[in-house]
Amino acid sequence: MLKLVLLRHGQSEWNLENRFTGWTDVDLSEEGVKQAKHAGELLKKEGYSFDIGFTSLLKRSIKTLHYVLEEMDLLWIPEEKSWRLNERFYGALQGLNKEETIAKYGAEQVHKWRRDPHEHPPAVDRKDPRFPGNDPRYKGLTERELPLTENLSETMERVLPFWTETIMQAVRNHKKAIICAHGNSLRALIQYIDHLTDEEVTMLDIPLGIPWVYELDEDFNRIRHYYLE
Ligand SMILES: O=C(O)[C@H](O)COP(=O)(O)O
Repeated sequence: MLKLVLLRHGQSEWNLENRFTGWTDVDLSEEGVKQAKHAGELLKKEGYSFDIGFTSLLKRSIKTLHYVLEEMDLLWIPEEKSWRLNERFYGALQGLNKEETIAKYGAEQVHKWRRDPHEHPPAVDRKDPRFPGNDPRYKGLTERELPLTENLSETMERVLPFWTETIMQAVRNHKKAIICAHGNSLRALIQYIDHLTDEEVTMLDIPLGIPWVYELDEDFNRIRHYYLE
């Protein structure tokens, strides 16, 4: 049996302010730091250990992983960061307050932007400071990979190569892995692993900072999954 721990980062400053975040690199809130440390304590208490950590290029996930590993005295293990695990790029919604956006565009439209796997949020243009093309951390990305907006199925498309080529390989080689990422990059991954329909993934919400254990067979089919709380 293969085992994998998925973890959405702890509460960020913009989760706290209820703002669309996407690729904006906001820090953890005080509560987020507590959640991350607690996740680490829990994993340690339950006897977990890791050989490798995977995370995004965004500090709320990187720091969550580090707080977890620090609690477990595992800060020394290798970690691999990839833009492919970043949060969904929320386009021109990034920075807006979610309640105010509902007041302006209506709950139905905002729900579609947030949860319909095929709906694109309004795009940014290349001159917008939110466009990631001028950020040095994304300098290796092709023009096509640099998003102006992204729906969940596009998020899945860019998460999957990292899953199949990197994470699955590590797990197959019996590396105990933790993936610390984001609400929507993890939803995309779960839709793929669990063969969820679009309707099912619409209902899936992943809580902040709570380790989610996946037990898989050798062909990466889910045997069972559960949260550690
Ligand atoms: O990017 C964001 O705003 C959040 O991390 C995820 O938001 P959502 O639950 O609205 O998709």
